Amino acid sequence: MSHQAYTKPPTGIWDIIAPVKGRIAGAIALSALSSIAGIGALLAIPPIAAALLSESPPAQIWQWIAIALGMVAIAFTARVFAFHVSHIAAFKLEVILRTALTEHLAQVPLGYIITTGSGAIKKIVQDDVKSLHAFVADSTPLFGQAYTIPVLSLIAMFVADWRLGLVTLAVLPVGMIFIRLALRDYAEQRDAYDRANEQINSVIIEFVQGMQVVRTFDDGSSSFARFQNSLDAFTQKLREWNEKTQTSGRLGTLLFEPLPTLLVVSAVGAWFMMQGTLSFPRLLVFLLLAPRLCGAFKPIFTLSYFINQANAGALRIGAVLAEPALPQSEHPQQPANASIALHNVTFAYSDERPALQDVSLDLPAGTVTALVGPSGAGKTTLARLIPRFWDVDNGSIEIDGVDVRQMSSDTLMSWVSFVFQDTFLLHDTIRNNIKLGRPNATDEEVVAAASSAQAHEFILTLPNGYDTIAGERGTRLSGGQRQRITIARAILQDNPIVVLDEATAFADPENEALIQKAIASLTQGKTLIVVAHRLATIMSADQIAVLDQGRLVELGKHDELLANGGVYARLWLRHQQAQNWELKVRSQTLSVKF
Ligand SMILES: Nc1ncnc2c1ncn2[C@@H]1O[C@H](COP(=O)(O)OP(=O)(O)OP(=O)(O)O)[C@@H](O)[C@H]1O
Repeated sequence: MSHQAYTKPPTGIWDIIAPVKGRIAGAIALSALSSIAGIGALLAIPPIAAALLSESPPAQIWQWIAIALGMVAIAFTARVFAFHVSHIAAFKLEVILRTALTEHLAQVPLGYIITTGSGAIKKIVQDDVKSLHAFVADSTPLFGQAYTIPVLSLIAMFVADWRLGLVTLAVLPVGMIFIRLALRDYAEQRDAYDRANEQINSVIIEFVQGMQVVRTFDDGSSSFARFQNSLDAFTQKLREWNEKTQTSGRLGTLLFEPLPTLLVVSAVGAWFMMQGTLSFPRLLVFLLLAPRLCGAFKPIFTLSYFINQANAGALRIGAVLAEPALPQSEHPQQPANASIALHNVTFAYSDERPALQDVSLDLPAGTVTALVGPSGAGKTTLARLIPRFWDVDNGSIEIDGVDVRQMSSDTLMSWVSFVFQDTFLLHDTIRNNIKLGRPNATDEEVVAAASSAQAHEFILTLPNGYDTIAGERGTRLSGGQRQRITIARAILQDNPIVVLDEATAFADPENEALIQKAIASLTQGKTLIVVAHRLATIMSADQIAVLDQGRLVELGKHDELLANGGVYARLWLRHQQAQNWELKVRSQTLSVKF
């Protein structure tokens, strides 16, 4: 937790809005004042009516009219200010939350961001913050009126005529009972509804994402049927819930409409008047206040909905802020050369089996080390531990004898570049995306880096060249093009160590050749550690580290390892069979074509 707005991670909605609680209290107070003045204005009407009905209206009538008008003005002004203050509080909170989140996300291990997923994080930073903004801006003033109006109205009614007060009060519990009935096992029903909803969402995502694969096997009808089934289940759940609650729910809400209360109050009030025990101005108090009283209960129900929604967002934001930051050294050190050493490195993602176990490996400066091994062996994990995506659980990783944990983040980032398969481009110009590697680079340097990365030519064909916004409609870049831009970024960075995750699949051989060329210029003279999938990289590597189930099982050059006849030799054989198979398929495709 870094941001001073919170001394500890917030654990719910009231915690999270604490930095703006003064303003929120102000908005609630202003809204309560507005409600009080509104009721005051209504209470000035019966004496005015009484004066008008009398034979000779007294001069005081003007006083009452002035009081009513004054109250209306106060009510209106206070209400406008209440929302003004709550909107300012909402904007302040939004800034505080976004700053706290981005500052904190810059300090948590990069691995946390990868594991959580940038989509989920974006949803928290954008949507959850927005829902809290909406809650503070639009809902907090309602608290002021939700409690003031019912209490004041009932007091005024009981003062005017306690019998009619009791009658009015009697209508409300009946409404409450119906609403309670409607909301019985609400939590359970809501859970079932949410589950059905989630099921639909995941099926839709699967349906859309898997479309390409699914359509290869059928026309999409079987996966559409899965979507249809989830939709049916969802509709069924909704129908059941609705049937169970609709009668009592409707009766309940009806009783909170002004009309039923007004009807009861008018009937009983008229009877009291005929008996001579109630005056018309006093009845008027009821006729004016009853609709306000009923209307005031509605926000209480909607407020609980908004609170639940905002609370869910607040919990997610709190969870991000509670994620421990990557520890920083108090006395950061600088390495002098780009040699890397792993000493007995053990690392586990969770309490399960470690992804890496007791791995020791030396990577002399300026050499190429290829990481190979079966799927899940720990290659990517090892590559990501060097730029500190996570910290090792045991052992250490050193650059020129300096533990990476003893280097400042800036120093580490100026020593290690990484190019991974899931390339990331900002919603910004291509130029700025490349410049991310070195923000003060000149345009010539950007072009030179793009040229070495084999990206210059295709960038010039884009609508605005280097000023084209990446990812904008009409400028969709292919996977290979995106990767070449991230390679240009790394070339510009010109760091002595490059960690590279080779792409497993290329869309076309031309792209593959270009990317290989780009990588060759990036890695020249550097210490390169590469999660290798290509024959060329593996064969020419200075050393090949073979991982299996998180352990380093073999280490050596290509020929030595082949001669050993171990894991590497088996992998190599399978690799070659796959290559031959690929060649066969390609030539068959060709023969079909011709
Ligand atoms: N973010 C993560 N959270 C939890 N477990 C993970 C995570 N990433 C990888 N793992 C697990 O750690 C182990 C090693 O995975 P890793 O991705 O390093 O293997 P790999 O050799 O690179 O595999 P591949 O060649 O398939 O990419 C696997 O058991 C994997 O399931």
